[in-house]
Amino acid sequence: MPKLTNIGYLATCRQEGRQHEIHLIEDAAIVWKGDKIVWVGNEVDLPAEYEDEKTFDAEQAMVIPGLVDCHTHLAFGGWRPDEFEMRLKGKSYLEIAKAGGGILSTVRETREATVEELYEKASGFLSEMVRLGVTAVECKSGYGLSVEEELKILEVYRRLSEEQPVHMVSTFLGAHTFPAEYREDHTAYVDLVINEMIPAVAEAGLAEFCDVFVEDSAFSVEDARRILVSAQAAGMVPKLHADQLTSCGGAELAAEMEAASADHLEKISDKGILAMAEAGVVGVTLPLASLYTQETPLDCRRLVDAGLEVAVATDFNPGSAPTFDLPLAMMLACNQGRLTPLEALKGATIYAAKAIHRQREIGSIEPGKSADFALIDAPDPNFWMYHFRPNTCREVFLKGEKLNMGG
Ligand SMILES: N=CN[C@@H](CCC(=O)O)C(=O)O
Ligand SMILES: [Zn+2]
Repeated sequence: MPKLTNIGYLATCRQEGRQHEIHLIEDAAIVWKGDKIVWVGNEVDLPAEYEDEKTFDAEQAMVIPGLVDCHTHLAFGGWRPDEFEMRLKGKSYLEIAKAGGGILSTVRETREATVEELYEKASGFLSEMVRLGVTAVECKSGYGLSVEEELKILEVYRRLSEEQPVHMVSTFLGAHTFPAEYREDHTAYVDLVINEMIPAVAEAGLAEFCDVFVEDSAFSVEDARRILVSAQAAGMVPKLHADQLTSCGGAELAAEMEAASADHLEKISDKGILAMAEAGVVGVTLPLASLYTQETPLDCRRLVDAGLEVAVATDFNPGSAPTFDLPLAMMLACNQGRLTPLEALKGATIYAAKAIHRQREIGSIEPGKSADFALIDAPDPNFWMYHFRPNTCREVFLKGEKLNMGG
């Protein structure tokens, strides 16, 4: 049974309490067996039975649970650096999308990519994410927008989850936008999602969640309700991209559908906040997306003060958030979203795990959980976020194995 000792600051991030309560243990040790944690506490209390076991020395590092990125669009063809420059010159995200760019441009390149190409590219991202301390990733489809192409992306995720160590959760996002071939007939596309895509995804067991982009320029609340009701009937759990560009009832729908999470929320109304708080829906903030689209960031304080659990994620995608740096998203959630560093940490661990229904397995350091932790070169979360550096992660343990961080 290996153990990690000489931990200066251990943020266990257990679920209990409010967002800032990370359940700190100083001078701590962790013991695990196989891939599961068996003991956590003050090193002075370490039971004698564990004393002679193999020891890893944390050298006084801060230890946190492996970070959970609960919102990414991990597999895609191409990139869109031209749009980045266009936005900086004054074109909006929506104007670019209306002119055939945006999501549809990535759909064209993703359709052209082979499964092998998508697999290699996404696998490369995962290896780099792990080096930042990320040990679990949610991955959405949504750049295929036909039965065959959506299945292709979800198959890539299935292979990745079988062949590499990061915990992965897949989400079907066929309702990301309307593909060019259905530009004139949106109802027919919604019917295709309901009658063909959802049954095919469910039958192949390729996704646990179903997400819809609810927006004036994408799917209406009525479309989203129809899609999510049939996804639920097929065994998938609802999620939503909600209130990103306009306040259009997405948060209220998330509450009505008892979604696992509603994500973005930059334009959420007070009514939406109340509804989500009452229904216990996790709010996911995606500060990299508002940064890269030059939109006003979500004021997370409004949500936390109303009693919502706020998770922090990257939204990694080639358009609105072309970086997978979760600690950077956490720092922005502090500086722009007004979370404190302790709140951002709970948001990127146990609350993020809850947003993907994995709070029983990952997201905190306690007995029974997966032995996933990151050693951070900072004395505490506040200093980590304050003196922000490109990568402060010294070591990562994933499913009990120490990862090779070299190269
Ligand atoms: N808002 C919709 N979907 C993505 C953007 C995807 C893209 O631009 O390719 C998001 O979450 O930001
Ligand atoms: Zn997204």
